[in-house]
Amino acid sequence: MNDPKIIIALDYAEAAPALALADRLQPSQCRLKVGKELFTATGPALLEQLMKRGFEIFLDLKFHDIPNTTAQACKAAASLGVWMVNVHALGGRKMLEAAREAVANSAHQPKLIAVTMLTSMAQEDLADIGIAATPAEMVLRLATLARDSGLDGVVCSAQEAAMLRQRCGSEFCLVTPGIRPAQASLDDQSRVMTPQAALQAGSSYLVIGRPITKAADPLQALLAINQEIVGARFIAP
Ligand SMILES: O=c1ccn([C@@H]2O[C@H](COP(=O)(O)O)[C@@H](O)[C@H]2O)c(=O)[nH]1
Repeated sequence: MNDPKIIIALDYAEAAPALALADRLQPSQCRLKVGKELFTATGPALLEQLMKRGFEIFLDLKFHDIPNTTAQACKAAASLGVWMVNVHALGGRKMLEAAREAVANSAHQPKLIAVTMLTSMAQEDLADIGIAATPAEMVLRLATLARDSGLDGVVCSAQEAAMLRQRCGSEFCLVTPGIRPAQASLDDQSRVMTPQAALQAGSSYLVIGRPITKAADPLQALLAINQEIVGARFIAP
């Protein structure tokens, strides 16, 4: 089965532009990510419309709450029929295990992954919140916790992918936002990598938003990135 590597972040304020873009795309070219902005504006109805077009959906709501609340939210998300859902690893072991159990007990079982450290954050942002670890140490600690709690993988930056591929194994799913083609604007991202380098570092899936959605021709931008990554494979360091 075709396993497209790019997940386009549909960060729009309403359904119309998201559906207009989806109508120009094929499910064989990419998966789609619906996050807080679009889901809050449109709700599950939009997910249905995207899935009806054949797309697999990453519902990126990054749940982070007490274990019972997070588990119930994951159960509700799983019932929507999406491909992937996520929580914040900072919620801790009990929360991660509760989320894992909720998804495992659902009729439809999406992949469940945990956000480690947001790709917009750098070393100084950790210092601001009283964390002395480096980004790599922080990400490794949270990814190990997520793996030990039975999750399918993590959200991390591609800069940590090679380390996590070695430490967490070949089956652990590494979903990496902060992807920027060479010369593209970084916007608010800090820990970035190019599409090809990210796959070579061990990323499983590349989350890409503005470099595609804000391009003059989003379809051409997607096709160019898909062309760039043809044949790109993990190269062990
Ligand atoms: O650590 C994270 C977790 C999630 N994201 C999300 O990915 C996209 C990235 O969009 P770009 O426009 O390519 O920057 C966005 O929806 C974020 O919410 C992330 O960037 N980093």
